[in-house]
Amino acid sequence: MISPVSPIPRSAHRQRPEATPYLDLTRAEWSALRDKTPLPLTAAEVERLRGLGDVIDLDEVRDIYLPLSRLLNLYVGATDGLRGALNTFLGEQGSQSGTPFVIGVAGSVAVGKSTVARLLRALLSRWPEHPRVELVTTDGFLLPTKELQERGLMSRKGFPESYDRRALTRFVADVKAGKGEVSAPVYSHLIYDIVPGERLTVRRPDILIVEGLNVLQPALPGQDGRTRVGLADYFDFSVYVDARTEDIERWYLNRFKRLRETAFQDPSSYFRRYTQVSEEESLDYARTMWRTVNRPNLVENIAPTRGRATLVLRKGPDHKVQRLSLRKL
Ligand SMILES: Nc1ncnc2c1ncn2[C@@H]1O[C@H](COP(=O)(O)OP(=O)(O)O)[C@@H](O)[C@H]1O
Ligand SMILES: CC(C)(COP(=O)(O)O)[C@@H](O)C(=O)NCCC(=O)O
Repeated sequence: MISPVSPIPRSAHRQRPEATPYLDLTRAEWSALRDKTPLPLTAAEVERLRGLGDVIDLDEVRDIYLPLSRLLNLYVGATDGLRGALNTFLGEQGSQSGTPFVIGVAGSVAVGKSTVARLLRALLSRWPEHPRVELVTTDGFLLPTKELQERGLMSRKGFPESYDRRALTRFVADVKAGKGEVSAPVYSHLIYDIVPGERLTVRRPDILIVEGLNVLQPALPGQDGRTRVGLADYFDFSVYVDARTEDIERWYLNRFKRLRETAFQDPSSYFRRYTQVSEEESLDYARTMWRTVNRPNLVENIAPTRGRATLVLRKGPDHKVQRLSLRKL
């Protein structure tokens, strides 16, 4: 006998959680997905990849970054399969070979994006299917200081308008199109400017990692009002490195303190003046930079792009990843 279907009470409809394209995982649930992926790095290698102030050890690599390396290896294989299907369909006409897999790494200033990007580069290059992994940071596409000054953008450094976004998108489009050699300008934290005449050349990698504050920004509309193809449209996978704003501020200030004792001591450092004043005075400057530049940029421009990432890594106050959200739909 078929039992009568009891209607769902109206209140239950209201309580149903909002549909989300993400699967939320705890650290333990995620780390169990590593399967048999071997750990290819030594503690010394991890130490070399670690950014100033970042806390990362072999446990973190094993629990967080090995499962990610395994997932990305599966994605690269599946994307190659899709490319094969497209080439079969297109035949001679438009088939494309040597298309690299492109990964975007986004997040605030001082959240530790560069450590994540360097670790991914090291781990992904150990897979025999894709040994050639290149890493490009978007700071190379910041407008040179002279131009930022002319446009009144010196206090907007890191905001979307402080970059040559067309050149950045063109760079990634060219690498993705399989061009033999594509080059990018190079930024130096030491001189706080683009290095005149220096270029970083990328030669047909298997994987390209693009790391920067604004990599998930949507494209600007063209002059005719039509949407252009944006940088993120070239990504096959993207990671957003997330943490509480208060924790990131603390990491930023601690890093500034440590840079004051190290990199800023260099006579050619743009920040050398902060070694000549008291620590408290120099920290006042760093606090102002955080409050007037980096925090507003995080709140207005960077954090709103989190929902476009394929994977969100949520760090705790100690830099260790506590929770992850993976796009499943
Ligand atoms: N003023 C500076 N002088 C030297 N190195 C710096 C300076 N500011 C940032 N860095 C280094 O540049 C890298 C990128 O920093 P940032 O853009 O804040 O991204 P993240 O901390 O997310 O990696 C980090 O490795 C950081 O230690
Ligand atoms: C160079 C940066 C804009 C980050 O560049 P990215 O590679 O993320 O595009 C940033 O690290 C920076 O220097 N911001 C300016 C404000 C400050 O000095 O803290």
